[in-house]
Order: sequence, then C-alpha cells, then structure tokens
Amino acid sequence: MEKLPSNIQLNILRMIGPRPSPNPNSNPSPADFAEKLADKDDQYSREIGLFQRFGFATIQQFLAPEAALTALHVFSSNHDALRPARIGTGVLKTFDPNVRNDRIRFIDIFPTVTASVNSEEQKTVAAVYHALNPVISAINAALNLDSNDCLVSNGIFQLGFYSNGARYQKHRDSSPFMPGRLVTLIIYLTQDWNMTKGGQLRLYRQTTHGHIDIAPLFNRLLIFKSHYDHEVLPAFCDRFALTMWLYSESLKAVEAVCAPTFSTIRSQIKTAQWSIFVSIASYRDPDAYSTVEHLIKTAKYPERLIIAVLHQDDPVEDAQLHAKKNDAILSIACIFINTIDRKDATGPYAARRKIAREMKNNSATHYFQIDSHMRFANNWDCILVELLDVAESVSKKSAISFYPPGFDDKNFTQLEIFQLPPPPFGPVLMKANPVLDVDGMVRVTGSLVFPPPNPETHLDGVVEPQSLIRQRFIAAGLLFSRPEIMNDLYNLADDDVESNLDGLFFGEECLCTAKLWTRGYEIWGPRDPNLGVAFHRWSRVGRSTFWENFDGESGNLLKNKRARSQACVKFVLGLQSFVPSTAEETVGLFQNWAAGKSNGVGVERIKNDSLVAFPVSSAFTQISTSSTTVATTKITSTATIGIATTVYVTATSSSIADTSSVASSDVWTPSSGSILMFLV
Ligand SMILES: O=C(O)CCC(=O)C(=O)O
Ligand SMILES: [Fe+2]
Repeated sequence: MEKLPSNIQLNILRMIGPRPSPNPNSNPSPADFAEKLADKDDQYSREIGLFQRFGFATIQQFLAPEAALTALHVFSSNHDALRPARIGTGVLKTFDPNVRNDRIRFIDIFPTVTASVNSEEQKTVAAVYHALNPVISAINAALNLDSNDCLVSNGIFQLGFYSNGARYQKHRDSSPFMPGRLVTLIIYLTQDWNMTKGGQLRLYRQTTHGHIDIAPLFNRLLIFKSHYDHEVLPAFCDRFALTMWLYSESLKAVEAVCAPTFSTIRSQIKTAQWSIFVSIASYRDPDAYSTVEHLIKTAKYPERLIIAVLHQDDPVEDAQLHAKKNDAILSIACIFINTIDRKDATGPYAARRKIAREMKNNSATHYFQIDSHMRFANNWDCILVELLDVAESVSKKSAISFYPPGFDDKNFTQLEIFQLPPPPFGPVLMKANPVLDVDGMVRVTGSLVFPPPNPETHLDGVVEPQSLIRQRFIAAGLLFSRPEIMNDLYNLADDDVESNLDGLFFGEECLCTAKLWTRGYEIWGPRDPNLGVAFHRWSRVGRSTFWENFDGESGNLLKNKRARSQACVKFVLGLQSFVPSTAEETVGLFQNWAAGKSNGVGVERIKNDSLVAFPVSSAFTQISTSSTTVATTKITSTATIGIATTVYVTATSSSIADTSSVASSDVWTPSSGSILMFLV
C-alpha cells in the first residue's frame, strides 16, 4: 500500500463523513487542512521525538473532548457486537481465555455496502481516523523514509473491551506473518480511571529494560513499536481501547522503525535470505513436542522458523501430552499450535492440507513438511537450504525428499547425539514397492543404494549434481521446497475436489508425486550417505494412528471415505478406471483434475518434456528418447502399470517388448543413461 497524497485522503474523508476537528471552535476547510498538514507534523513533534527515542509515546486529550465522549457513547452502545478475542492466525486462531479474555470487534473506516455511510459509528471512526492522520504523517516524516516508503494503516480499527478482570497476556502485535506491522496506535476511552481499576498496558521495550505501565486514561493516545512485548493487566473497569496499526511492506521502513532493538523480525526480513515454514501434522503423538523442540534446538537459525503444528488429539485421554510443551524453547521460533478432536481426523494428507490452507500466507521463503516423531541433525536448516539451492540450479521446481534413517529411544540418547547406521550405507532412493498392497495401492519404499552411485545424466537431459540423487517418489514425512509447493500439492483453492481425498493414508505419497511430477518438479535426495538431515521414529509402538477411527459406526463413514480416496488416487495413477458407483460427480471432477484443468495434476511434464506421460487412461504410452533410439511401450495390464510407475528403464532397453523386462529393470544402473517412466 502506498500513502495516498493528502488531497486524495481529504477527498476520501469528505466522502465518508464530516471532517472532525481537533479543535471544535475552528472548522477549517479541507484546503486549509491540507495546507496545515505540515504544521500538524510540528504539533506532535515532541511526542514523535520521544517515540523515536524510546519506542513509545503518549498524547493526552488527543481527540476534542466532545468527540471523545461521542466515541465512547457510540462504541459502548453497541456492546452486543463485541466477540471474544482470539489469538493466532487463520483457522489456527484459537480461543485461549488464559491468554486473552477481552472482547473485540473490527471496524472498517471506509463504509461497506452493509454499513450506512451516515451511521453514528461510521462518522465517529472517520473522525478518529482523521485526527490520527497528522500523527501518522508526523511518524512518517520523522522516520525520514524514501519517497516510496511509507507507513500506512489498513483502514481498520480494533475496538477492544476489557472488564471484570479481563486481561491479555504478554505478546507482540507483529509476527513473521505480518512483519510489516510496525506501529501500534491505541486511543483509550476508560472513564474515571484510577490505580485500583487496573488495565494498564505493561510495555517491555527490551528484555533488559524492565517494563513501563501505561494507564488507559480517557482520551489518551498511546503509540508504540509493534514488536515490543506488552500485556494488558487485569482490568476492573469498563476499559475501551480503539487500536489501529501502521504497516509497511518495505524493508527500509522496517529498519527505520525497528533498529536497533528489533531482533527476530529484522533477521527474518533482512539478514535472512531465507526463512522456513514447517508444517507438522500430529495424530495423538506423544513425541510431537519433543520433535518440535529438537527441530528448534538443532536449527542454526531457529528464529527464522515459522512452525505450525496441528494436533489431532483426544480431548480427555491426550490432555497430558500437552504438559510436555516447553514455551521457553518453542517461543524461540514463531509457533502456531492448533488442536482438533482426533475423531475429526481424516488422515495425514487432509491434515497437512489443512495446515497449508490456513498458513499459506506466511512470509517464509521455504516450506518444510515433516512428521511429528522426528529428530534432526545440527544445522539441518542450512543443509536443506543449500541442497535445494543446488537442486534449483538444475530444475527451478525442485523438492528435497527422502525417507530419513530411523531412530529410537535407544540410539537417540539424552545427549541428543545420533549416529548414522554403520556402513555399508548409501543414499536413500525413493521408489515404489513392486507389489501392490491389499487395497491395490502402490506403496512407496526407500532403499539404500550401495555403493553410492556416481551422478549421471538421464536420458531426458536432467543432469544429477554431485550432491543429489534423483528420486522417483516423494516422502510425505520429509519434504523441503518452496511455499508454492503447498498449492501444487494440496490444490488449495478446490475444497470440493479435495474432499474426495479425506481418509487417505497409503496413496498420499503416490498422489503427491503425481501432482509434482506432472507439474514439472524434480525430486531429490542427498547423495552423501553421511549427510545427516533428519531421523524418523519408524516404530509405531505406543503411538496411535487414525486407523483406530475406522472402528464403530462413524468408522464406517470414514472407511467409505478412504475407499473413495483410494479410488481417486488409483484413477489418477492409471491403476484403475474410476468406479462410477461412488458418485458421478466425483468422476467428472477427477477427470478434469487428472486432465490438469482443475489445478490438480499438472500439464508441464506432458507438454514440455522428452518424457511423455498420460495420466488418465488405463493403458499408457511411454516414449523415451535418446540420441539414437526411441522406445515406445504400451502396457495394458493394470498390475504392470503399478510396477511401471516405479521403474527406471535402462538405456539399453531401446525397445521394450514385454512387460516383464520393464519389471525386471526396476534396478538402478547408474552407469547407463536411464529414463523415468512415471505415472502413466
Ligand atoms: O488494549 C490495549 O491496551 C492493548 C491491547 C492489545 O495489546 C492488543 O489487542 O493487541
Ligand atoms: Fe497487543
């Protein structure tokens, strides 16, 4: 958002209601006002100077006296519209009355279709906003920003109401989600405040500076830097507070406001060329908090992590799991925790999608999807960022993904030093199990390739770098890429199509691979077997899975969902034609989806590559090219197609006559050129 020129601001203000005047006796015209903008900057120069120096300032008797009384009257007369305040972002927003139990509502300065332009409330907020304008200009002037930089409001006030001991525990108003939110402006409207009434705003400017309590005096404007910790002490009065935030999308403005005290967010924006959003779906996992803690402790730059955990827990039986939460460690990163009832869980794919949907607007430069029972190598964050850098030099769309080695409580000591398995040990190659499972699904496996193969140039022209091995499949529990991948994986805009995938467990990795492959992604794993990145607890002992929800009557519903989701996946993979009896509509959706029309499986690979994949039909054609030969194969048996999804065919198979030679070539022969047959 750019600052509007003041004449346009005034025009807008003229349209939205009578212009208020800080001084009720003089009533200058808009033109006068425009001329006086500079004076107004001066008017607050002392306070703004204090704000610059100390990071906060107050202005007493800010509104004209009767304007303040009108505001209080208007706001307190619409008490019913106030709602319990929540914390967090998106659906990860939760009520936590222990943290905050004020009531709030948001008021748009600019009238919407539903609000009458002439309503008292609309006039009042316009008036307050108008009074704030010179303060905002003064802040901008003091910061001496470039002409393109500007702090602006988003045009929305938060009206907060605290009474009966309501409070808001220590927090910050800015987060890596809104690093551009820089300045908090609050007008207090508490009548007859005195010490016994409480409700002071306790401001902690820096951890070493102690705190300052600011009384919520009637008609007092408080300005402070949004990244300061602050809390509202329990209020035993009717405490109204009207808050507006100033935002900038520009780094220069962030620096101007925040230096030199700003640490976390500045490092996220400036020194950090990168930051990582970590998505963790947990199902009743006693290890979930240890995983998150370890993730934070082993990261080189834990403050650059934005971590979202979706717990799918039993409200009674799993209550004790949350006792393990260590806020001191968690708060080093920026963490968002949401808990849903385990009975509402519909599998890991759906849970990861839910997180992606709610958190898609986070500001991180990277996306890391992991399981809830993992441990990590020191500096895993730098290692992954570097590996992806290398991968992206080969293919702009890349992901690092592989099954990590295991750990259990024995080999993972309290010292939290882990050891890689002893040699022989090679890189992990992700591929499909050649045998379909009982449901006819393709299962993905990771096999150790020993000795570690040398990099090769594949027939489709992809050159493996020294540090990476090209994968056939993703591992859903360790996937590192860019934030765009959230949409490529989870088709975020299309809830209807995606609801067909509720209940999916086995099949998730094939489906996601299909999406990524057809959208032009390359999947990579580290070639160096000694390069530790992460460790996975493979044992399921002591851990529930959402399969337990398949029991009982509601379990049947879930079973049906699972069957449908598996049918969808098989359809997309070409493992079976769709079973129309489930729903005509679903078939249609998935046909579109498979054809890449509905943001599901993509078409990049089909169009542009020497590899040709046809994702829909029950028969498939694969054309592989090399300088000398073109091999075309038609395979019609579904079982073979299941196998074929996994194989690398050696280059010598210039003409693959029968399906058995395809199956038997499911071996990696690094010295020869090879071609990926995939998802056809
Ligand atoms: O009302 C106040 O003084 C501050 C409220 C607050 O911190 C917030 O809503 O973020
Ligand atoms: Fe706040």
